Amino acid sequence: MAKGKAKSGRDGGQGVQLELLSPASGARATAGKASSGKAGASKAGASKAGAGKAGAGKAGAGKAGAGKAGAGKAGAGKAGAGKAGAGKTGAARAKGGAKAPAPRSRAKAPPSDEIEVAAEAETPASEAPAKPRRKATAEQMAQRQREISVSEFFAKNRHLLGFDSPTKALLTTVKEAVDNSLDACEESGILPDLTIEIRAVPGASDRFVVSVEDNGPGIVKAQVPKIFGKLLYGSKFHRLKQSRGQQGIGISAAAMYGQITTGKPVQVWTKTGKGRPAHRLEVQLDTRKNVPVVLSDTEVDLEKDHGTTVELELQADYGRGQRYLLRYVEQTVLANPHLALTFLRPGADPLVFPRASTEPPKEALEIKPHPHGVEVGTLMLMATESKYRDVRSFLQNSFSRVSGGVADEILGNAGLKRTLRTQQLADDRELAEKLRQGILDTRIMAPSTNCLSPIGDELIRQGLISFLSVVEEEAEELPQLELLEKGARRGRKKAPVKTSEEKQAELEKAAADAVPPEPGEEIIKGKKFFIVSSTRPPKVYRGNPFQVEVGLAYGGDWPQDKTIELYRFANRVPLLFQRGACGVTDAVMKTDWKKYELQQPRGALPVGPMALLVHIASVWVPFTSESKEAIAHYPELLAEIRLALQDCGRKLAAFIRKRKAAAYELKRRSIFELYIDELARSLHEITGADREKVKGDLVVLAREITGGEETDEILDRVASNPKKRRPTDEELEAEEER
Ligand SMILES: Nc1ncnc2c1ncn2[C@@H]1O[C@H](COP(=O)(O)OP(=O)(O)OP(=O)(O)O)[C@@H](O)[C@H]1O
Repeated sequence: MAKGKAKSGRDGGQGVQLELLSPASGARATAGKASSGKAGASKAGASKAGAGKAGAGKAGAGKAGAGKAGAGKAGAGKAGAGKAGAGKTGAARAKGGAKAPAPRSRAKAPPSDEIEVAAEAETPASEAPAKPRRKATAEQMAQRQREISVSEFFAKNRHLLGFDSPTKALLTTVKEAVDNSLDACEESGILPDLTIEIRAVPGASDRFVVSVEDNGPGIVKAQVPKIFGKLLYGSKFHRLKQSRGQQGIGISAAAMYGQITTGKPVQVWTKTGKGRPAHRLEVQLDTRKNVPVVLSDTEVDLEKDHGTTVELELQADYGRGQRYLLRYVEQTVLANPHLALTFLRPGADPLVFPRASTEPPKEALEIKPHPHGVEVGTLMLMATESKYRDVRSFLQNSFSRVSGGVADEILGNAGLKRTLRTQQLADDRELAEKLRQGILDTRIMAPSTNCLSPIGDELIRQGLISFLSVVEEEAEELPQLELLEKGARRGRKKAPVKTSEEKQAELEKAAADAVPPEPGEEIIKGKKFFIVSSTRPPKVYRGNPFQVEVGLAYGGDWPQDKTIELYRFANRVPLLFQRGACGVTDAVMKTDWKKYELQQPRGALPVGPMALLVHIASVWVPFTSESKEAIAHYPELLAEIRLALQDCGRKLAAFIRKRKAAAYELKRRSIFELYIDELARSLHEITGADREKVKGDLVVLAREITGGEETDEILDRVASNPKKRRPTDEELEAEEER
């Protein structure tokens, strides 16, 4: 869709943008003003310029006015030569502290954020303060108190939304747009066909254009400005249904980040059906008010019947961010086998992931809240908003799994009358408390699970196989995507000194490699992986249904001494950051993997050649922050994850033990066989017994005491698979000595 689109009006957008920037970005805007000469004019002028910039930080503003060293930094850094005068003056004042105007004289100036900071700057360090400093009065403070718009807040706290570095910003932007496209396609029953494109901006190494094109239902034109130019606006927040997005802040936050860092508006192409007009809009966000501003709206020709393309320019670090992007793309494909994806990257061949399954995911339906999850305040609010006059009908119609009989039981357990009015409940906290207790004392069926769409055992297995194929193809080491762990990873590359346990493990692997695949094993790119998965029945936390799935791949050529790879997913979205803060990681660490034949340092992830996939599907995933990178430590969730892990762990342990036992018996028989000739000869010499008979008897004995038929079976399979021959004794010995 992006092809052949008209691209105009960018300059206009930039002009308007300077007016629209939030205080945080105001630094850039006012810096421009300051360099046009305002700042150098006078102290007041300098202060003003500083204050204008200050949205980014009170300190920056105050310091600029007070002339502390920091002011020079803030002012000169942003404003350039024009501002240097102001900075210098300030600096001179700061040095000659005693000569500086007294705080009182400054107090005559209109109240500003500078009062406290200025007083501090002007008290010479050598003098003990004579009197307590003058503090701001309630009235002065009142003048400064004002509403903060949600966009102002998030412009300053962009890290809360996943925009804390240019590397992460790139990934977050792609992720938000892709999540939306997948959600929209799923909701309208379309098999998604997506193109992600990252383009370098000529002449600016730190700027990139991100474009995500989908074949979804499109967006009604009137909705485009609010979706892309207003934070906290969306279709998913108020409903209970599994979806990737849930907060209504993702794509508008990405657009805001792009606007703040480049001054460019987000561009959206959209078409809602065959024969309908397509539109291209340029949208900006007025961060002071959290309202959208449409810069242009043009009707355009689009070949396809329906879909949306979102394109925005942002400050980003593609060099560092590309491997995260790659990992995100691979894992998204893993968790969404119904997705066809093309990834166009700067300076590299396009990556094309065809659809692995034409089966769309099971449709997740919207449900009502479950009574067991409702809290008193919410109960009262729901009662206030209810159109049902009596509490019995209110319960039946506002909650899931409440029949007439269950409603009666709840009221009975609460000691309330069947005729109780909903309005009474809304007004009386005590009644609400009683009702809530009645709810908790009543056994109510678990919520319906048709609001969930798990990946499913078979698709997890399929997904892991195709994912491992991609991973095995990559020559590079597979790093766990955690920025903070970079150092640790580098360390891992150093040649480790092998312990005797590791040597034993290698020996077992060598023996096991000689054997054709066991049930549950898959050969991927010539390497054997044991793959197993487990799906837990749906459960509920705070009234929200959720379901946990775990998939595990063990083996291959992965090192024995490396921490396992942990892949976390929430509603089919890979979580790439904040692994340490995530409840999933905690659950994995608190599982006793030693029971399942893996090594595990105390309080850490297990060690071994294993990749672990944990997926949580829920109508409301409890993320630790708006950036949706880590899952909160809800005990119900953690318990379910552990149960799924234990289930997979048991299957893994059975596999490893069987493999170990077979390897051990093979080795024993081989050693025994090595001495049979010698033994038969000696026995013949000592007792005169027939040498060949003794040899035959010893072979039978060796067979009996080394696993009998089971070991024979393995040997037979080896014989029928000449490529995978059993290691010779010499090889085993040599291996052991190594
Ligand atoms: N490509 C798209 N096709 C159709 N609708 C879309 C598309 N992108 C966004 N939307 C609509 O815009 C809304 C806002 O999207 P946004 O990413 O801001 O929030 P969200 O997906 O609801 O939640 P979150 O903040 O958790 O990502 C969505 O709820 C959806 O209704």
